[in-house]
Amino acid sequence: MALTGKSAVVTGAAMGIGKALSELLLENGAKVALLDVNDSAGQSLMESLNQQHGAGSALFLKCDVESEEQLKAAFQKTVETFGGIDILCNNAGIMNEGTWEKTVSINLMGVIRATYIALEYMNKLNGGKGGVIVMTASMAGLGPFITCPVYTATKSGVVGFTRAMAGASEVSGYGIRFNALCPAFVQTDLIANASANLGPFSHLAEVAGQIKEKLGVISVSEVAEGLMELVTDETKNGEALMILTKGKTYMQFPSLSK
Ligand SMILES: NC(=O)C1=CN([C@@H]2O[C@H](COP(=O)(O)OP(=O)(O)OC[C@H]3O[C@@H](n4cnc5c(N)ncnc54)[C@H](O)[C@@H]3O)[C@@H](O)[C@H]2O)C=CC1
Ligand SMILES: CCCCCC(=O)/C=C/C=C\C/C=C\C/C=C\CCCC(=O)O
Repeated sequence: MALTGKSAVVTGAAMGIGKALSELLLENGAKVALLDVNDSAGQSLMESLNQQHGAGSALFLKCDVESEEQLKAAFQKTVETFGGIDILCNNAGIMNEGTWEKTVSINLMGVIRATYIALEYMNKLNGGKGGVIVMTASMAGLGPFITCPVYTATKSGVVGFTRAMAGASEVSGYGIRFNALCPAFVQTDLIANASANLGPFSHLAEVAGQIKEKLGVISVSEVAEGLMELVTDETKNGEALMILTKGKTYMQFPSLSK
């Protein structure tokens, strides 16, 4: 899929990985709706991206992925502004084992919520043009990250949802591919603030630090390169792309159908 003239929605776009995904989509010619709860960071990112890529190429919309109403309004505004949606990046996420219900609500329910709303516009069976939906999952979703059990559960759920939706889409003819990015540790605020957010597992902060030390930390731009691969390579559907300091690899899963 070539990105020139395509329209993308990125959740959690104001900072960290979402910001890097948005920047690379714009550099490759897409228009991007930046959805985030952080009004000031979102507004200033939109201004700087519009200066770099041309007025009207980025649109900031204040939107909490916990709110069905805000998501519906943001998708509607994106379609009115850009004429449709070709790409959705379900990226917004938190790690907080203390407020675990919120972690589930944002990381897993927020992904399902945004995906179902996007389908109303993207699904070829509803008159949409099809496209691609990419989730920012995590390596935690592929193996247990023992210091963050609820975070692990949400990311495992995201990987399962992605793969099942990929199959459902293929069999039903939605014309939409579904893939997941599974990075290990990435240099963002989420990691910088993590030790204070371990809740009942705060006694395992040192263990988390050791795992981080062993795996190393990658940059947001390495994750964005992974997104480009999953978006532009039309053979990729139902994939979980692991992104580690040693490089990128596709996860091999057992097949239920063969
Ligand atoms: N940083 C890391 O090591 C890794 C992060 N991830 C995942 O990457 C995604 C992005 O994380 P980071 O960039 O690291 O975090 P970050 O904390 O740097 O940025 C997250 C962005 O999401 C926004 N956000 C938070 N809650 C939101 C909500 N309810 N609705 C809309 N926007 C919301 C924040 O305002 C912020 O702009 C998350 O899903 C995270 O789980 C995955 C693997 C590794
Ligand atoms: C192996 C799974 C990698 C998962 C990365 C991810 O998706 C999110 C991680 C979230 C939090 C990390 C938890 C603790 C932070 C690490 C270290 C804290 C200790 C202090 C330090 O050494 O920096």
